[in-house]
Amino acid sequence: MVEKYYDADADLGVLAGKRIAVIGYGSQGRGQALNLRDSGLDVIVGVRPGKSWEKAIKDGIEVFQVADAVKQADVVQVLLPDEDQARTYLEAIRPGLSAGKTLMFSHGFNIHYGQIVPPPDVNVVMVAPKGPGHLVRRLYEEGAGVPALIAIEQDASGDARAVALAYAKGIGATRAAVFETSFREETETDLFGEQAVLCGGCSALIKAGFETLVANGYAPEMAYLEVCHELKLIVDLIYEGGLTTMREVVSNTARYGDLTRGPRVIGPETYAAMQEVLEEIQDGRFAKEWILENQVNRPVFSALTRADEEHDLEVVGAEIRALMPQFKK
Ligand SMILES: NC(=O)C1=CN([C@@H]2O[C@H](COP(=O)(O)OP(=O)(O)OC[C@H]3O[C@@H](n4cnc5c(N)ncnc54)[C@H](OP(=O)(O)O)[C@@H]3O)[C@@H](O)[C@H]2O)C=CC1
Ligand SMILES: CC[C@](O)(C(C)=O)C(=O)O
Ligand SMILES: [Mg+2]
Ligand SMILES: [Mg+2]
Repeated sequence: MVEKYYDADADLGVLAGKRIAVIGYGSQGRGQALNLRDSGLDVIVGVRPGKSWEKAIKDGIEVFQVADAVKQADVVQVLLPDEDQARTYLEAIRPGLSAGKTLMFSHGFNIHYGQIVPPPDVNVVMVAPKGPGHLVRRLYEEGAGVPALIAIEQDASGDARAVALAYAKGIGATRAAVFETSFREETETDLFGEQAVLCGGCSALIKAGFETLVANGYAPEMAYLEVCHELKLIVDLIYEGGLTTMREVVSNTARYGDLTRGPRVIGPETYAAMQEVLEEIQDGRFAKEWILENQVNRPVFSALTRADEEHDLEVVGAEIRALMPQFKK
């Protein structure tokens, strides 16, 4: 059974008198830094001058260049994009690390695939929220928390787990639950989840449903409302009580269609594709492809992103959301 931790298992006092540098102030950086500050911890941000730098100042957080933040910190949480971490680590993080400091990540990509190799005398840990950064912040403000994973890769100081748990408490994760894993397991399951189900699988399923309805002469607006807008409402039910709760709430007609047609849509071919996607993650092929893609300025990433941004689903979706007051910013 996986080890689980809650508020009572974590002591914020472990971080008393310690300075935390959150490197990067994007989705996770902002959410985590603000929660740590509101939990009474000493937190600074390390980032380059630009949009994020200005945002941190506006939020009232002290900001430094990455190297300067690392030098003065006891705990360094690396929340840069995965593809930028190795270069910034060599240039600005590695020089400021010394014995007993804690190097932290929210995703294991660079450690697991050997892009960052820390010195043996620092702690290397992970505190990885299982949710987007803006929810890490929003749920904390509501008195709740996003669950997180912790992992200990190197325990140089002997208290690496206590440091990781205190940090997890600081961002509000122990209010929900914190599960212990390894860098390998987090990296492989996270990549698989986002590729096969959460982002990749879900986007492909929505596009396939939308395109099928439109190709058969139905109005794009009807197709969007059915396969995209309503999806959130159904996923909320699954989030709250699993497939069982969702099936209790939808009509019996929907439930019968779900049970008999769903497995025809996601059949043996999808299982085989998922297995292939997982194996590419496990043997490093996906990591190599993504690292090389970045070295040539991301041509595939840019072309595919543009094509999907121009897809009718996105055009119609934007028009429909503009008609509903709840989507007005
Ligand atoms: N997004 C999420 O919700 C989740 C992310 N993670 C992990 O968290 C980590 C951070 O991801 P995410 O929050 O999405 O990242 P974002 O892209 O949202 O933010 C990255 C931040 O790093 C800054 N940055 C980028 N390059 C540099 C550089 N060379 N020097 C200094 N600062 C730089 C950016 O600033 P600027 O404005 O200057 O570009 C920005 O503040 C990743 O490891 C990711 O896998 C884990 C769980 C969920
Ligand atoms: C699902 C995408 C994610 O893994 C996340 C928000 O957890 C990410 O890398 O952003
Ligand atoms: Mg994830
Ligand atoms: Mg991820």
